Amino acid sequence: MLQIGLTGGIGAGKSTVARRLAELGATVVDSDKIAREVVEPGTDGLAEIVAAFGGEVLAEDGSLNRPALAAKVFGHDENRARLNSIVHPRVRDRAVELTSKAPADGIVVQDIPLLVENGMAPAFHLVVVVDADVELRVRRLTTSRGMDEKDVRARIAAQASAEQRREAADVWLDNSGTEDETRAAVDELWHERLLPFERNVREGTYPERGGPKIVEYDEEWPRDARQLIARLKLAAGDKALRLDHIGSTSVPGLAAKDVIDLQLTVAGLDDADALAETLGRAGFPVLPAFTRDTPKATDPDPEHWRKRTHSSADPGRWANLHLRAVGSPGWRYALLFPAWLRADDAARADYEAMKREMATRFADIPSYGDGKEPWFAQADARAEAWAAATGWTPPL
Ligand SMILES: CC(C)(COP(=O)(O)OP(=O)(O)OC[C@H]1O[C@@H](n2cnc3c(N)ncnc32)[C@H](O)[C@@H]1O)[C@@H](O)C(=O)NCCC(=O)NCCS
Ligand SMILES: Nc1ncnc2c1ncn2[C@@H]1O[C@H](COP(=O)(O)OP(=O)(O)OP(=O)(O)O)[C@@H](O)[C@H]1O
Repeated sequence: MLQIGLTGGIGAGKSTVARRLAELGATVVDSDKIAREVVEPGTDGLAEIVAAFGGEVLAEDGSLNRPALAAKVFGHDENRARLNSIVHPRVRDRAVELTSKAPADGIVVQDIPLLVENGMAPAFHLVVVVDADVELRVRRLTTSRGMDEKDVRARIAAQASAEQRREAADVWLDNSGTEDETRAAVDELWHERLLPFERNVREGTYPERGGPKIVEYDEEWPRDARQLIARLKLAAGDKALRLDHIGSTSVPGLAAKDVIDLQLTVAGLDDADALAETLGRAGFPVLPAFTRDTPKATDPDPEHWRKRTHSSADPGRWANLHLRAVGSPGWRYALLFPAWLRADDAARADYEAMKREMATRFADIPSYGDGKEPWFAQADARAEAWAAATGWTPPL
């Protein structure tokens, strides 16, 4: 089952996107709808709200007077926090219940207005943010939905900023154009990314990656890495001693293959094996072919260079995950090498030139990797010399 989090500010177009995803076959779990159900007349949710805010938040028929409560909570942080603490746990419980009923090969889309505000992004395989400019949203809500402008702006002020949502977004859907344009973007997302992602997670497979292609350094790589690290930390729990962004994309300014490499530090490879299935379910199936790093002269025993490798099932974001035992030579080198490249401009330029050359010479990734080995043989000594001169030691 693939779990998608869908969010966006009020009026951004979440419902429009969710409706299309439902038409395409997703199971949509709507938090706004659940938030209404858990405060219906007769519920303990409504009783708690009345205990907290008084009988004036009830309508004559005993149901919740929503505008009256809205007037108390938007623009009043303490009241809103109190209301949230009553409603949100109930919404979460019910969402878990509904999600568990979805088919094993299903794609569940949880439409959660406050996903970013509540720090829920790491719980999903993918977070989709729908966005439109604030003024456009105000215009849409006051015209087509007849909302009061002050109410709309008070709600926007109570929600995350576009920057905060960007930090959590794997997919950014701009809904400032027509609804047809947004629907077309959703259709493409569904067919090109969500369907194959779900199938890969279920079958333990990963997408076709193509050959080695070097691209310019991308300022968004660190954020992509942060998102994946947060997700994997949540999935791996205590067995993950640490998670680091490693490899070329962790070196600012360095051109690289568009791959986020991550290292998950475990106490020993038994822990790595115990995590294999969990990581697969979280979107990183195991890659059985790559179980060892190439030993280096400093420690030629191949047994010391064992690792486990996983790769992302998401066709939209190539990422590899290396599980290595804390203190092992491969673990240390994976942290040392990018640290050295970050610190040494000449080494970075040298490495980049060599990579570009190998990428033109070799059409497949394994040959490209082998082609880089001779360069590494001389680079190891330089990296070690740098470590000795600067007193670098691996973190932990
Ligand atoms: C205050 C209430 C009664 C107002 O009801 P009303 O019918 O006017 O709004 P509705 O619930 O349909 O929400 C519309 C939109 O308002 C925004 N909004 C609602 N609650 C909140 C909140 N606590 N903080 C920030 N924005 C909110 C969201 O963008 C939401 O999509 C209601 O919003 C509520 O109970 N809110 C608390 C629960 C909540 O956080 N719901 C949203 C996600 S679960
Ligand atoms: N691309 C668009 N062009 C014009 N109007 C749009 C577009 N997308 C959405 N709308 C309209 O804007 C309003 C808000 O859209 P929608 O209900 O999808 O937003 P939402 O993010 O679900 O809002 P809420 O946070 O209140 O749940 C609706 O009246 C919708 O019909």
